[in-house]
Amino acid sequence: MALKNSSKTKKIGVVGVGSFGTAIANMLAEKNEVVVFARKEEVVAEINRAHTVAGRELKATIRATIDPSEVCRLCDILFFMIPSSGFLEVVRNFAPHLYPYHMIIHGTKGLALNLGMGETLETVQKLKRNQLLTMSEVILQETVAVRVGCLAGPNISKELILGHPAATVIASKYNEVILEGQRLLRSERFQVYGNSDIIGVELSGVLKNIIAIASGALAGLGLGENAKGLLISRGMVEMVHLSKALGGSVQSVMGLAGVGDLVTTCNSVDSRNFTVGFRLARGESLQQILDTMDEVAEGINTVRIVDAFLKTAGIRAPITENLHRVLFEDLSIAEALQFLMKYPFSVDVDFV
Ligand SMILES: NC(=O)C1=CN([C@@H]2O[C@H](COP(=O)(O)OP(=O)(O)OC[C@H]3O[C@@H](n4cnc5c(N)ncnc54)[C@H](OP(=O)(O)O)[C@@H]3O)[C@@H](O)[C@H]2O)C=CC1
Ligand SMILES: O=C(CO)COP(=O)(O)O
Repeated sequence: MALKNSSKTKKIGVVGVGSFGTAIANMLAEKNEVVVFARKEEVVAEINRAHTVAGRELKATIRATIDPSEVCRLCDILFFMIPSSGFLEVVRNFAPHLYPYHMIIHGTKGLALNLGMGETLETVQKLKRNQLLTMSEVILQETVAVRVGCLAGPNISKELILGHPAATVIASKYNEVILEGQRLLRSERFQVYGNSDIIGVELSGVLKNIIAIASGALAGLGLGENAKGLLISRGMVEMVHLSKALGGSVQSVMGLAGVGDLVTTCNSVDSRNFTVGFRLARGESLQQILDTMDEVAEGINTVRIVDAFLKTAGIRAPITENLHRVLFEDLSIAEALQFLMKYPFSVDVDFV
């Protein structure tokens, strides 16, 4: 049944109702009428009938649809909450229905490839900057939307759903996107900061996942808090250099979406990326972990993409490079750790 736009005020669209999409849809629904998009008929039916999705509750006022054109007609502002692996497909499904007046804010902490026909990461092996895309770049490349933003910060879905205090960053080149994001999401429990460096904020959320996998591995080995402090501080330095090489600012990495999310994700057993590292350290193979995880851990694919970028970037990122060898070659975590402990870092902070 088609949804009616009965009120004069437009609804807010949320595209994707996984863990994070559900949490954000519920927060938006505190102050706004919300329509969510899901790709499966049975998920749409469950939301409209029982107000649940995969065991998670959605506010009763939230309506679901499988039709991108309906979402775009009912809503001027869309929140895309889709993992990077499905992002391009979803954006292409929405593209014919989008107009320049639409605002799109995404929450995806992953990267996409921008390769020629028939090329894959395996065939290309080395990536230049223009061969990888942040999600805002995907949106700008594939649609007529102009006012694009991202949402990133320490936002573990489970904690948001419990209503624990938290904050996020909305980043966009357009101040109106930041202001709209703040107006829609800000509450007594949720603070929303603005940042005009959208690439830096996106990259912060993407790159911290690499360090979170490594942090999970340290925890899995039972190596304690000194080692974690070492990893987080060196991880932050690595994030700064990578972000700069990819077009982000140092300031963004120092903020909530960078250091804030880095600390949270490196310490949370509810983080999928942390969990991947933990399980690896406890002896499971990457394949075993992937076969038994039903949610996305973006950091795995990010390590592949960033490692390929490092081959052309002229910078070293030893944590990422060693994690790549652990995940995709046959380096053990103990060997990677030994290598990193001997690595000739000499300057503590070399980017200010
Ligand atoms: N969970 C968290 O705490 C946070 C997550 N993020 C980021 O948000 C993004 C989404 O994460 P999260 O919600 O946790 O992921 P989940 O794995 O929980 O959910 C992903 C959602 O995207 C949908 N989806 C995937 N591919 C497609 C596609 N091709 N077409 C249509 N729908 C698709 C899935 O639908 P279906 O069920 O049909 O497969 C599902 O609803 C990630 O990039 C993550 O890093 C950011 C902050 C916090
Ligand atoms: O980014 C997140 C919290 O800010 C979620 O982390 P995970 O994807 O590792 O669960």
